[in-house]
Amino acid sequence: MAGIQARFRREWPGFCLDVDLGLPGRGVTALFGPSGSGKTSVLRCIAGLERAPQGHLVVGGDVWQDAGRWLPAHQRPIGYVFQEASLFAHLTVMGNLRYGMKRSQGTQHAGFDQAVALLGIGHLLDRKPDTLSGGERQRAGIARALAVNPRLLLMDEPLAALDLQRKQEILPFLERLRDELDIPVLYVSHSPHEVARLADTLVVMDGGRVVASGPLAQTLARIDLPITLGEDAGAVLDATVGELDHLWHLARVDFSGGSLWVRDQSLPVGRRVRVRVLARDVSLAQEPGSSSIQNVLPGCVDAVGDDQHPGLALVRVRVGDAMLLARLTKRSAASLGVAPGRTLWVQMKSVALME
Ligand SMILES: Nc1ncnc2c1ncn2[C@@H]1O[C@H](COP(=O)(O)OP(=O)(O)OP(=O)(O)O)[C@@H](O)[C@H]1O
Repeated sequence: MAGIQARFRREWPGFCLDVDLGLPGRGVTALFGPSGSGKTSVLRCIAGLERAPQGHLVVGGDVWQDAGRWLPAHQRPIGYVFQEASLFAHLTVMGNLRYGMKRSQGTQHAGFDQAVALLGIGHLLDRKPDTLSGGERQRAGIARALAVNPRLLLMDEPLAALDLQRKQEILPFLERLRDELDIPVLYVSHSPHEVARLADTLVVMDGGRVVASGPLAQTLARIDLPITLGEDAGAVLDATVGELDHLWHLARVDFSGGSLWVRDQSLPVGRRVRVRVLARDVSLAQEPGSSSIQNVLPGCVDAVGDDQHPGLALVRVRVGDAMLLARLTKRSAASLGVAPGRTLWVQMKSVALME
């Protein structure tokens, strides 16, 4: 499907939303940024719940808004998922899904079946919402949004109301949506972990504007952003499970820059995974050394930037085709001669497998 072109400018007292986005037609695009940066407002403009004068919105080649056209919200083929599923209490899960489908006046059996399968709720269809856990309710809510066969799925912090365990339960279902749906998903989140795990594309917002936008790994590796991710700054690598060490409960994952050992999570050899390496867990050295750190790879400094504290630097290092970030004190950066082009050893104290 062709992508999304969205241009909106809308002023409220004390706040101006001014965005111009070109987004892919598939996969998860995360809208990330501090509270009040305008993420929900972008979703509302796309849904037609907010009207930005002179806005422009094209989804999959169809014009939903421009100078001469305004498609009302109820005619936009979207699914919208909020923090709380807000299912009708008097209807079963099946009844809730059918209600949404009736309202969209279509014959979408394929949408219904796919939604039920993707969210794994076949066994819950006869249950009433008050008999479901928070995570099951949210899965039913997402299935209801998908059952109408939308062209676009909007999700506004869908995990924010769930506790950590429920979040962990539901994340694999969201990964399935990302990998199997043919429509784009716009996903608002405050959580760097969720973004790193789920997103293909990242849009960073601040003060009503887009400050960065692009493929996830590339955008996370930017060191020039006015708002950095602070303690959560780090890189994401695409890798494949290459070997399991049953004795030590470790798994070797391979990426373009080499191999890393991570805690085994019972994933089979050959499985594609994402690996997250936080900048605070990466250090640089002239020699590979003899420390307890197992993951040490040669890299080449690509760029050096300021971090949030004047004593700290954020260093981007190329390892194979991948970019890693390292947080160092400026003093140690100076003593190592850290500068673009310098080759050094990249030591990773902790590496997290995200699937
Ligand atoms: N209808 C409205 N009337 C007045 N101000 C509004 C309206 N809608 C949005 N705003 C303003 O837009 C700003 C951005 O709000 P928005 O909900 O889009 O931010 P957000 O990034 O989604 O925040 P959060 O992460 O806290 O949900 C708010 O601070 C608010 O002042």
